[in-house]
Amino acid sequence: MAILICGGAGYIGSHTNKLLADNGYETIIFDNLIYGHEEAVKWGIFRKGDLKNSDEIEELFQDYKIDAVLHFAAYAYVGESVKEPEKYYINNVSNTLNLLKTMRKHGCKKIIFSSTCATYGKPVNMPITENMKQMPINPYGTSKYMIERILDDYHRAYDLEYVVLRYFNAAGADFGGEVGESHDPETHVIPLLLDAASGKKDEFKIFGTDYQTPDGSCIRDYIHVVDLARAHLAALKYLEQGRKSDCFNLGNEVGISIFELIETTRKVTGKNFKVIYADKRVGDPAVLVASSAKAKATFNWKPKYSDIETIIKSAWQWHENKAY
Ligand SMILES: NC(=O)c1ccc[n+]([C@@H]2O[C@H](COP(=O)([O-])OP(=O)(O)OC[C@H]3O[C@@H](n4cnc5c(N)ncnc54)[C@H](O)[C@@H]3O)[C@@H](O)[C@H]2O)c1
Ligand SMILES: O=c1ccn([C@@H]2O[C@H](COP(=O)(O)OP(=O)(O)O[C@H]3O[C@H](CO)[C@@H](O)[C@H](O)[C@H]3O)[C@@H](O)[C@H]2O)c(=O)[nH]1
Repeated sequence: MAILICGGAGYIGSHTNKLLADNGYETIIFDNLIYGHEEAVKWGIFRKGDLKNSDEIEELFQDYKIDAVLHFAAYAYVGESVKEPEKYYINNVSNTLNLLKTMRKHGCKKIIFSSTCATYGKPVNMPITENMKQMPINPYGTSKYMIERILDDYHRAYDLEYVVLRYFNAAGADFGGEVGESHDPETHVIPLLLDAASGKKDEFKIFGTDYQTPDGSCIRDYIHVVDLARAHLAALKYLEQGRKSDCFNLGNEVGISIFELIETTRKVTGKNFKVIYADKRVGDPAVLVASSAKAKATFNWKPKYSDIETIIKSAWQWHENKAY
């Protein structure tokens, strides 16, 4: 029995692949490498392919007995999704349907889906709990919300069992330095801060300094990628035990502002760098902080690497020695 990891050559998928392999799972990584890296597939079997091609998914299910699917493959740039919604609905929704259709055909009934706090939109109350209304404010968030709905319909009609994991901001890197974050283009705040600290970039731009927050910058909940991987392992065991299909937030339950990130980055790296006050980025809510109480109670999981200094330190180690 094997676990299929769609998008397993990407950032969060590669860390999860490592943990699953360490725990004795046979993994098959399916990725078109549009944003992933073949060098990141250090465990399991790699099959290059695209979810847009149903025949490639079909071959995969014919070649291997797949017990469960971890589905990370998607486009995930919020700003781009506003400009090119079609691209997002095709890849994130339509191509996911190709996967679900083939799973159904082959009787594969377990899936863990990478969703996001972006499905909540701009919630008024913090921390965000799973029962709050989901009102995404950009096509990326909507595409993920649509798959959440589709999974629930498949569950009711076809007995598909799912765990939806709504991540907050993934950050950090493998402590062994084997995998890490490497996106092109890079839009995520911590790698961009590290680019400024290392001199790869001349400056770091803060998107918005007049938010309704104590220091005026955006507040986010940064969760270590290894803690996300640990939650996937727990969710897989949960599905293997035949437990109820459900949705879970994954965050640290702590809000960190951009100014706090800048200060911690300077401390961890020992480097000073230029900071520019730039305009707000369209579609950025002021504050997003998780309640992960449900995941903690259900999975017997809690973040191990919650300290922001530890998170940035691991990202910095990767940044300075990265292999891809
Ligand atoms: N990074 C975050 O902070 C964050 C937060 C919330 C949710 N998510 C979600 O988690 C998932 C993983 O995020 P990530 O940061 O690791 O992204 P990533 O881009 O590093 O990984 C996604 C992988 O999917 C692959 N892929 C995309 N479309 C594909 C297709 N049609 N066929 C085959 N492979 C395809 C890419 O090549 C890439 O390797 C995404 O679904 C994202 O929406 C990420
Ligand atoms: O150069 C930069 C880049 C970002 N930010 C700010 O940093 C915060 C985090 O931004 P970023 O790292 O781009 O993450 P998000 O836009 O929050 O998106 C990530 O986190 C979401 C969950 O919050 C996921 O859904 C997305 O897939 C993932 O890319 C935001 O307030 C940005 O305004 C800056 O100030 N300057």
